[in-house]
Amino acid sequence: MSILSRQTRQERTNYPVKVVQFGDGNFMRAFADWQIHIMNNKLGWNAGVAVLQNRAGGVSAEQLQEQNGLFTVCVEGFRDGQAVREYTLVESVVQGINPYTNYEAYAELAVLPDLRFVLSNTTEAGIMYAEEDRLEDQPQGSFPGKLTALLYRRYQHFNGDPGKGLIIIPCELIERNGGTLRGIVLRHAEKWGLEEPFIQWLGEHNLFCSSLVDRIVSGYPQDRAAEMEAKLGYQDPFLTVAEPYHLWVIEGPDWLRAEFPAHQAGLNVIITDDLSPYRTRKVRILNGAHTALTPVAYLAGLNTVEEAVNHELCGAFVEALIQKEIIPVLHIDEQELRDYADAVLERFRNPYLRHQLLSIALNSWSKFDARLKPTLLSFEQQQKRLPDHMVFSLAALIVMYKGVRGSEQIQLSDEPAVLELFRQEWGQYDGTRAAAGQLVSRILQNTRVCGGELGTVAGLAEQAADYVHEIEASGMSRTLAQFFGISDLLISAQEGEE
Ligand SMILES: NC(=O)c1ccc[n+]([C@@H]2O[C@H](COP(=O)([O-])OP(=O)(O)OC[C@H]3O[C@@H](n4cnc5c(N)ncnc54)[C@H](O)[C@@H]3O)[C@@H](O)[C@H]2O)c1
Ligand SMILES: O=P(O)(O)OC[C@@H](O)[C@@H](O)[C@H](O)[C@H](O)CO
Repeated sequence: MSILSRQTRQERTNYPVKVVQFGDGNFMRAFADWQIHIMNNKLGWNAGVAVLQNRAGGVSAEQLQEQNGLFTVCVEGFRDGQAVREYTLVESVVQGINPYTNYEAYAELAVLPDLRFVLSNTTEAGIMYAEEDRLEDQPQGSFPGKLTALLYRRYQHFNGDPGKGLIIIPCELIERNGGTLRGIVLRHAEKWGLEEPFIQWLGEHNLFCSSLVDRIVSGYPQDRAAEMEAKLGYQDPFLTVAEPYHLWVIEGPDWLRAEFPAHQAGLNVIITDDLSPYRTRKVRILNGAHTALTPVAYLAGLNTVEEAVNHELCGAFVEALIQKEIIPVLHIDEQELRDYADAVLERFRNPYLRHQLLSIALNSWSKFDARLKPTLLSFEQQQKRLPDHMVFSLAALIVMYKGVRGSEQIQLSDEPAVLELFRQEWGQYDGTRAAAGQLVSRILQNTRVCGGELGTVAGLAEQAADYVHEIEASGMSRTLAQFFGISDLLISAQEGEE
């Protein structure tokens, strides 16, 4: 079977580059590029995307270019209760460029007359100020450094033409991504001593929009690729599976709807003057539930989100966590939150995604900080007690970072300093309740773990240490059953049956 390439479909249009996209990962391809493909087909939006590889290592953008930017998205799951599986050969990407090996092609993008949008997803780590970046670097190491240089080149080429400014929509899951990116770009411009009229052009004729993205994209379907590719009639290393649900909330002025008319193509894109309620709802409920469920379910021997939500105890655990601990502290219409939570749990049950718990576990501590800690702190303040499910999940995460599940080593992926902290702490643990107490206290006070803030919450270390000790002594399944008040007799009977 041949690899997908543009020669296989000669009749297709080569759209002019209207969008530069920093990031060529599964998510951006199955989310932004898939939507632009639909806008091109339904509205004649006529936009080509030049996709850039974010980091020097790897060859992903070059490989995408080898298949002429073509790739397949398989949307699989339930829509209005009906099972769907839809393949789309996405044709919006017209160039895949590695700026580290093909700087010239990359630099040329800045002066393209039709260019209007910049999209990005450089993970939570990508929107940061890099002191070492210089204007003359080819290219700058950081994404904001690259963007500043690209905008400056465009400004110079078009002599500050107001009509050549860009609309920049970052998709990174950080708060106020647009404003933060804008601030860093201005900082580079000042540090590099770029002239005042450029800074004025930057501020007046370029729009930085914060945005919130929501779609579960599980990536290349390792276990089903052969079956799918046989059906498609070609091999596609960029084949990506995504759920039907998608939501893109963009904070911007009303006129943006005409420039980016995604809603007219039936896409779930909302342009609003305030995205914060959408963001809080999504990060606290969907991402919070993912992050809290992962260590509990993984240590209980499960591997995917679907297995976890369908498991009697793990499913009940995550549902109670959302309903009793996350929703009560949010200041958003309660019914709307409950409807959203139901929809999220339904999405988690999607049998086609095979969303690996271990992939969600990546950088779990920074996720706990952003997605769960705010709920924990608000709950404690409002209710003058600790949120029990969340404390249990915190304990499970501490145990998961011991790095073993039965006889298996867990492939943990986190900052080296965080991994080293847990290695040292677990190295000293002797199995006693006292040792669990000391271990948990030291971890929660360490500034690498949620800034050390959890160490100041009254009673938290004690309660978490009880769970850590219990999980270590009896295993996750038994501790979870006890958490739900299932009697020892019943647990033993169930274990006997297994
Ligand atoms: N997969 C999903 O369901 C989903 C949904 C919403 C948001 N996201 C976000 O999208 C991001 C990428 O997810 P994916 O599924 O495409 O993964 P992926 O592994 O397919 O792609 C990762 C992308 O991030 C880039 N990257 C990684 N570390 C970086 C760094 N330090 N600086 C700059 N770029 C870096 C890589 O170069 C690549 O382009 C994640 O941060 C995730 O939070 C994913
Ligand atoms: O992608 P991460 O690693 O930041 O977080 C894991 C999941 O919570 C996340 O990918 C969700 O599936 C996604 O945010 C849904 O829109």
